[in-house]
Amino acid sequence: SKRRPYPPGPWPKPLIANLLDMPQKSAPTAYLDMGKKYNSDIIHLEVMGYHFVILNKLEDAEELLEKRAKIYSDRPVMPILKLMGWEYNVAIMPHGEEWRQHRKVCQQHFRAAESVKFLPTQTKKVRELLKDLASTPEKFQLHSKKLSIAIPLSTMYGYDITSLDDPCIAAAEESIALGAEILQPGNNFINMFPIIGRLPTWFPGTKAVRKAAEVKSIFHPAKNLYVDDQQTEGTARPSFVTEFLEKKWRGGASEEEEAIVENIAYTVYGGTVGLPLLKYSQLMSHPAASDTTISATGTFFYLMATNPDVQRKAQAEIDLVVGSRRLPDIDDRPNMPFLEALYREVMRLGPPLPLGLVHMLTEDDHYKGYFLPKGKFWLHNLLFARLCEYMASGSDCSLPISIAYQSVHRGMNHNEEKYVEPSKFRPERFLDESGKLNEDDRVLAYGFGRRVCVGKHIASSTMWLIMASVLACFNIGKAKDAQGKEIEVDDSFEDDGLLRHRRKFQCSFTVRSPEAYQLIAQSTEDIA
Ligand code: HEM
Repeated sequence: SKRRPYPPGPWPKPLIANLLDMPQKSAPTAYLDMGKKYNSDIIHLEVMGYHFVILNKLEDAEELLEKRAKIYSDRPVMPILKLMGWEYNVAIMPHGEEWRQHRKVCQQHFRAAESVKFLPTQTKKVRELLKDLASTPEKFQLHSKKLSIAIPLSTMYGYDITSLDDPCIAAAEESIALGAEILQPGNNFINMFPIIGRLPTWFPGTKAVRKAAEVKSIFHPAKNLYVDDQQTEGTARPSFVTEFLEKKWRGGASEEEEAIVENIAYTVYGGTVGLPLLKYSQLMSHPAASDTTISATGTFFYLMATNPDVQRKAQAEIDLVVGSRRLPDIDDRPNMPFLEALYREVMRLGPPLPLGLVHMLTEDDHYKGYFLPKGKFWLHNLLFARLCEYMASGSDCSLPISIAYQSVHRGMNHNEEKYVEPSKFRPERFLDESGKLNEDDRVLAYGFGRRVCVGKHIASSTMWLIMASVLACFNIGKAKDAQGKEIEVDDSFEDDGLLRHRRKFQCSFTVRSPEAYQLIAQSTEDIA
């Protein structure tokens, strides 16, 4: 009690504390409403000794997650992940030396100046998307999924997929499905009793250990992915892994370095950064790879189909800068302020991870007169597991983690003092009166501080290329039914507590002109 007060929040009930106050769905909005109710931008909830600190305001996230990043950059640890071989994921590594080494290599390759080496591959894959959209426009969601998996596989391993039936995708999906099953609360007790992980696998009660080993064995073939073979045959395309292997053969590299490169490549390909942290049941419905890109592309398509005026304005800018004889490329980006504003607005309205990923505190802290407890995440108690099962029996189960959490979507991106009518889609809010971009250039969807998305430059150029290329070639509109009547676009979201994406919806993609047809047909020829 000496340490209190915690930030305000719902009054804890005996034994279960705030268990029933945890939002079951639309968490970002629910947390913002809680903020209004308790008249505070910082909210605190507690379940069985696990504390949640919700940050609804940018200023607080900047102070805590950035200025005090030294103690706010940890992630929760779950022993089961190690047995499954999922500890490779940079996004869930604890804030320590191992993470630092991985992050350093990520930054060397993914920072703005370096990540340009991936642009030819990104451009080629986006142009393949154009071909797919022209041939089967009604399958636009599948095409977007294929693109979002193809880019990381190609940039990381130099491996090209031709369809979603590719064995690599199947292997990753299988491991995620099996992993998600093990991670369901109640399906393993290793997080509560880590000693189980050390028992022989014939020992009763070690089923999850056996399954975890199965997951691990699926991962490895996928991890080393064809690169060695291709390299030997001299057919490998330039990529993050092949570049490293060449360096290794020329000058040698330590086993640690090799492991780091392997882990990073697989994190990027696995894409679902931090996937096991919050919610497990929905993972099976996601592809293994870049869910974030799939989510952002879905938001973009939806907003274009429902806002034809904005679409025409962006197309007018593209036509003016690029003309009709070539497709846009990344060098056009600085010359298109409206399209840049459109990108910022898409990411503001539809951040794929609206709550970001959890940041854990490594030391107790005080802020604005509140006590913020350091993190612990150890499912050590049977009663707690039962409560999780109880929560899972509803539609949702979020595992309580002692955290500092950011609520990007509602709280920060919908700040009414900063954004007039924040729920409206208005790219112009990022432009000044003369049509130039204003200074509001921070895309909060990429997170905060030391753990900010390390792939944000690649993600940003991929999104820009998708938006510019698709709008250059297609009009996106409402789909029509058999009677020629427009079908309303479903505007609902699926929000699994971690990732937010559009529910399946219908829209039409019509090639804009005969010139556009020709450009699409030739589009991949001029890229190596
Ligand atoms: C639209 C696409 C993307 C979005 C919205 C996104 C968003 C995020 C967010 C919110 C985080 C957590 C930040 C935090 O903890 O504060 C994150 C972490 C991360 N992202 Fe992304 N991401 C995207 C694409 C990518 C891509 C393409 C890559 C790789 C090239 C990537 C690699 C990573 C990694 C490795 C981390 C973990 C960083 C760490 O914990 O140190 N992301 N991302």
